[in-house]
Amino acid sequence: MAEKKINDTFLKACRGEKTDYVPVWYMRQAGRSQPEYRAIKEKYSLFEITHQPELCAYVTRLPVEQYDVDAAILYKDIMTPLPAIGVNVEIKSGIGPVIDDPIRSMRDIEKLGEIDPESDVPYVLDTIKLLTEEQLTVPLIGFTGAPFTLASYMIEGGPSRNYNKTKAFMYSEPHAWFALMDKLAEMSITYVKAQIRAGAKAIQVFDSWVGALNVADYRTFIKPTMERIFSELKDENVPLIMFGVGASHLAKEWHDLPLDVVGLDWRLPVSEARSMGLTKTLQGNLDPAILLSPWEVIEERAKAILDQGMQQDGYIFNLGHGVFPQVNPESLKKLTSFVHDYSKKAKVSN
Ligand SMILES: Cc1c2[nH]c(c1CCC(=O)O)Cc1[nH]c(c(CCC(=O)O)c1C)Cc1[nH]c(c(CCC(=O)O)c1C)Cc1[nH]c(c(C)c1CCC(=O)O)C2
Repeated sequence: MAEKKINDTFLKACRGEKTDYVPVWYMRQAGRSQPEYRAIKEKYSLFEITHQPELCAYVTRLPVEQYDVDAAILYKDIMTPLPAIGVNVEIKSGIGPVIDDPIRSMRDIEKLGEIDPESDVPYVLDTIKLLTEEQLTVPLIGFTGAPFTLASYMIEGGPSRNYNKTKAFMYSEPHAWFALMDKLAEMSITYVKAQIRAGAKAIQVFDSWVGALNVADYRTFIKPTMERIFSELKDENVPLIMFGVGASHLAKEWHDLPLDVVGLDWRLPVSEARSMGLTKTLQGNLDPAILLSPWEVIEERAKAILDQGMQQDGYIFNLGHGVFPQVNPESLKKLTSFVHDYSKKAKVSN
């Protein structure tokens, strides 16, 4: 089926091209802050929603229709592909992803299999097709968790504060660590390529927790794997976005990788990232907590970020991390419209 014509402002900004206004989307825009979604969630779990393409496409589309954002992000979790390689993950309410038989040794890593997206996660691909062939008028962002962040759940057995077990494994069994990084890189590459074949127009790699490592360890234990992932995905010709939390010290490392967009959390101002020599497209970075403030505060902070971001082409407005469940959807709607209007006026007067 012929694809619908889409608004490509977001894709242009990813590629560093001139745009009429600053494009915007929000991490975790689809889901918990939306009343329509919460009503669905009373009946179905994350797992059940993602297994029903019509329903999953509806949840993915909701924020696009309600907030007028410039990109959609597929509703699913970074854990979604893991059962395909033999990881028994359960999303526990109020806790997050939990794995009962965590990775302890090389033997556990050798047991991990490979993903065949067409047979293991057909529902993800069907949802992407439905959205991109029939429904969306903006690009769909596909995504994967990065090896460190996925490994942290697989080794800790669940969410962690300090990643002690993960680090202990990495430092004491480097051979096994790299074998695990390779398996997860392989999985991510195959999974992302299938998402692109199905219609995803950009890819975000979430290395949410890698900021727990220092720069030297990132270079030794993580960067070679990330080089491989981005190099292999580069040929797919869709923009590649990197994101992590508390990782300002790694922003330059990410910028070295063959990717298009560096995502910033709220700790590193956009102007400072530019002064550090980050010339690629930047995405971010309103502190998601600001969204719980009165509109005047939100507007003032958004304006300050836009003034920095608009200093050059290649800027995408976003939050510094995901939308909190308590956020009023009205604030997101107003914010989108503010980002669009303010940047349109500024671009015209330039
Ligand atoms: C920490 C956690 C994870 N997974 C989960 C948690 C528990 C806490 C939480 O609800 O936030 C469980 C989870 N993840 C998701 C749900 C569905 C309900 C909901 O929307 O909150 C649930 C229950 C959607 C999701 N989970 C994710 C997305 C996609 C990203 C996006 O929409 O921007 C969605 C819809 C991605 C995800 N998922 C996870 C990480 C580290 C990331 C990367 C982004 C980040 O750093 O927050 C692991």
